[in-house]
This record gives sequence, C-alpha cells and structure tokens, in this order.
Amino acid sequence: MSGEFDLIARYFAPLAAEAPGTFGLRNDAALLPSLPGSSIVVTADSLASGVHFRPNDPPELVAKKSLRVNLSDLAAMGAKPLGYLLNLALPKGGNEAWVRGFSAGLAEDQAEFGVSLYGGDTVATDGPLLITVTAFGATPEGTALDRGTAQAGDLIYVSGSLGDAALGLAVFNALLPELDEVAAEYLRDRYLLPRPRVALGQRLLREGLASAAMDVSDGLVADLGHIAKASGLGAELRAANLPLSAAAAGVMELRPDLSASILGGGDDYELLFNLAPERTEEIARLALELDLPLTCIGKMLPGEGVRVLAPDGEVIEVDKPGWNHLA
Ligand SMILES: Nc1ncnc2c1ncn2[C@@H]1O[C@H](COP(=O)(O)OP(=O)(O)OP(=O)(O)O)[C@@H](O)[C@H]1O
Ligand SMILES: Cc1ncc(C[n+]2csc(CCOP(=O)(O)O)c2C)c(N)n1
Ligand SMILES: [Mg+2]
Ligand SMILES: [Mg+2]
Ligand SMILES: [Mg+2]
Repeated sequence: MSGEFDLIARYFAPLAAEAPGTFGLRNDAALLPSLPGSSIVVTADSLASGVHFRPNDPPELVAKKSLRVNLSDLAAMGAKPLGYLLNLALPKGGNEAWVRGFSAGLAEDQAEFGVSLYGGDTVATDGPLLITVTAFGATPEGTALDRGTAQAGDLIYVSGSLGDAALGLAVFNALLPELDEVAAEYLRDRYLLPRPRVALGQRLLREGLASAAMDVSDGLVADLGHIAKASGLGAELRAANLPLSAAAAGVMELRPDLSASILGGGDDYELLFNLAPERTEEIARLALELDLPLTCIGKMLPGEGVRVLAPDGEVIEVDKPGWNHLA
C-alpha cells in the first residue's frame, strides 16, 4: 500500500488535473471558480460500507454511487454540477487495488457528468470504510428548487421508476430466487448505479415548472412527507399510479408482500416534484424530450401527512415509509 501522499499523487491528483484552481492538489485548499450571475449550491452525503453499499461491491461502482447520490441532491436543487471534494476514511492496513478501482470509477463519472475533483482528505481508522463526497454546482443567481413551496392542489410527479434499487438489494440478499435472470440483473444494476436526474432538475428550475422538489433517497413516502411538512400541506398518493419498471412489476406479481420496497425502500435517486395542474402538457413534452418517464402519482392537499390510497380508495397503511439512520 502506498503512503498517504503517494496515494493522493497517484490516484487523486489526476482527477483534479483539469480544474483550474486545484493546483494539482499540491496546496492546502483549492480555489472555486467564480461564476458571475450564479449561486453556488453545495451538498454532502456520506456512504458507509455495510450501510450504503455491500463491502464487496466493485470499487468502481462504489465510487460512482458516492458521486451520483450527491449529483442527485444537486439535481433536486436544479443545479448544474461543477465539482466535488472527496473525504475517505480507509480501513487501516489498506487495499491499494480498491483505491485504484475507486479512482478509475470516479474518472469515468467525471467525464460522464462534466465534474472535477477539487480536493478532500484521507485518513485511516479501525472502523469500516467511509466515503464522504461534498459536491457543488451552480444555479442562476439566487434561485433553487425548494421542498417548502408546494401549493394545495398541485400534482405530485416522480421521474423514472420506483423500488428498483431496493428490490436489487433484495436480489443480492437472495430474497427473490424465483426471479428470471434478466430482471434480477436489471434490479442489481439499479441498486449499484443510481441515475441522478441532472438534466431534469435544471429544466424544472429554469422553466419554473416545479413548485417544489426533492430527490427520493430514503423512500417515497418518507421523502414526500418532507415536502408536505416543509410546505405546510398534506399529500395523497395513488398506489396504482406509481411507475414500476418491467422488472419491478414482475416482482410485484410474484411477491406482492414486497410492495414496501416501492413505497419506502429508498435508494431510488429519482426526482419528486410538484406541478400546478395547468402545466401537465409542458411536463409531458419534457418527458419526451428527455426520454425519461415523468408520472403523476398524486396531489397535495390542505392538512398534513402522506396518505397512500389503493385503487378502491382504501387507505394503505405504510409500516416503513423510508430509511432512518437513527430510528
Ligand atoms: N450533520 C449535519 N450538519 C448540518 N446539516 C446537516 C447535517 N445532516 C444533515 N444536514 C442537513 O439537513 C438537510 C437534510 O439532510 P438529509 O441528509 O436528509 O438530505 P439528503 O442528503 O437529501 O437525504 P439523503 O441523506 O437521504 O440523501 C440537508 O439540508 C442537510 O444539509
Ligand atoms: C448494504 C445496504 N443495506 C441497506 C441499504 C439501504 N439504504 C441504506 S442508507 C439508505 C438511505 C439513503 O442514505 P442516506 O440517507 O444516508 O443518504 C438506504 C435506502 C443499502 N443501500 N445498502
Ligand atoms: Mg444526506
Ligand atoms: Mg442525499
Ligand atoms: Mg436529497
């Protein structure tokens, strides 16, 4: 295993090479670009081995997930990604091949999303591997999507499909042995590699389409609860309208007992947003343009809390609305 500074020079400095202001990671800190007319948006998320990813997941994919969950938060604010900081707490003793794979994954996603590494920190501990990414992006000055500005009567929309990642983890945990291999592979991939909806978030902000927005990381019902609470409203979800991939729909046929994975499984990294009813045609056009399903799943109402309704109008009790680290 290389020492701390060789590790930085070998694997991380190349990821900072193209960003002006990083000085090739030789200085104590980096200069952020100054963008007249823009606000800088900043967000951080930590991923712990065994909590957010499986200890033997490929390091390239752990790297991409670490970056992408942060890009999803930038998307939720309507920001264009610019760069990120990387803090690593590596297990003592080290595994250089893991770091090599991790940095290779970051290099691929830097090209994919147009971001650069700006710096970070590396420590070694007796604890499990912990990765913290702090990402920053830009919005038109003073603007951002907000969880707290939904209006009563607004529709609730979600991008993509729900529950795939949670079902992918169930596949890894051998809870779905009866599933065909094509569906199992699709779901595992959705667990390993989130698709942050970066273009959608920016369009929602710039076109003033969403009255409120966030990304779904903990679970649909819990996260919609955050929009409802922040906006001083209640929310009603139509379970039959929730967008499912073909693979997830297949699982629901086989195992309806796993419907909690759709409602509160989390790890979706889709955008959840509100829309004034008169703007549905614009959203339909945007979905076509972005080649991304945007589905109406319910509406915001006066009151509080989230209710999930079955097709017959019955209220579905939700035992686990989402992930909560401290519950
Ligand atoms: N330890 C902390 N110190 C300061 N602010 C925090 C801390 N933990 C969370 N926050 C802030 O609280 C808000 C909610 O955090 P939360 O982590 O739930 O959001 P998220 O990143 O969108 O969700 P997730 O972690 O599931 O991806 C964010 O504005 C975040 O910056
Ligand atoms: C091995 C393993 N077990 C469980 C899960 C599920 N999970 C963990 S944290 C989280 C919420 C988002 O995290 P945070 O709120 O910290 O950003 C979810 C849905 C997983 N991804 N991997
Ligand atoms: Mg967070
Ligand atoms: Mg997050
Ligand atoms: Mg978020």
